[in-house]
Amino acid sequence: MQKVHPLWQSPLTIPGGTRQSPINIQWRDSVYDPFLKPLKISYDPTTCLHIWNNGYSFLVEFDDSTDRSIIVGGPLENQYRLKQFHFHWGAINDWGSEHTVDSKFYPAELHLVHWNAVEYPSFEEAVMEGNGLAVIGVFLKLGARHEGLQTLVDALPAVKHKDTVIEFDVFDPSCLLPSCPDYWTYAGSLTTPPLTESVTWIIKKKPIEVDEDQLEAFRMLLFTSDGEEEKRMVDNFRPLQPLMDRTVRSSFQ
Ligand SMILES: Cc1cc(C)[n+](CCc2c[nH]cn2)c(C)c1
Ligand SMILES: [Zn+2]
Repeated sequence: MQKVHPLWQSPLTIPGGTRQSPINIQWRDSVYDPFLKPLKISYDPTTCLHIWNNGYSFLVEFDDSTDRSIIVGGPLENQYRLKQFHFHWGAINDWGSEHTVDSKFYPAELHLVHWNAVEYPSFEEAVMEGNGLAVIGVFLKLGARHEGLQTLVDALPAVKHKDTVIEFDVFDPSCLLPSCPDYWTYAGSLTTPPLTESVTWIIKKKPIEVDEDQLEAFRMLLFTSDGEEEKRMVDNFRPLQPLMDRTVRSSFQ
């Protein structure tokens, strides 16, 4: 019986990979960089399109045909367009995040995926380039109910099975960001195939709070399609990868 979801059976380390993700962020080893700018985020809620269960997470996808939802500043040379956001989570609250801080796991982690539309003609091409993607990572911790997340949670039963989609036409993902501007940043990769080393990671220092029912709603999703033997969508995070010759910079002292 295949316990591990096929996606994580793929090579957990790619041969020759020198900047793989996720990593453990050792707070005391991160280096304050005074030249890091504040990250500027401007999302247009009407660019939201739909929610899709793609069999490894649920993605909220955006219309990225214009520069209406972008991030700029921080460690980034250009502005990057929002393509989608999704989450990684565990079967129980003791683990679930992809990155760790001082070896601590959070119960879940949000990824907001953006691509460099200034230098590349498409998302698919940006995925293959060293400065092609910028992903904002936000940790989720157990606490108060998150009202902004609830509108998303209410739609999840409609995408219970792999390859189901539901229209979701107004949502402002900036409601999922902590108010604290502090972040870490490092050069890394996608954490699922194609595992390309094309991501500038921007990991927010402060988590957002969600409640148990909201985490349980994530865990009710399925990796499997309708009619297949049900496999709960949980533990969809990649194991930690070696830091190798990288420094994690912080925007704060
Ligand atoms: C072409 C492409 C494929 C995939 C699975 N992803 C998501 C990989 C991922 C999820 N969380 C971190 N990396 C991206 C961003 C691009
Ligand atoms: Zn992710």
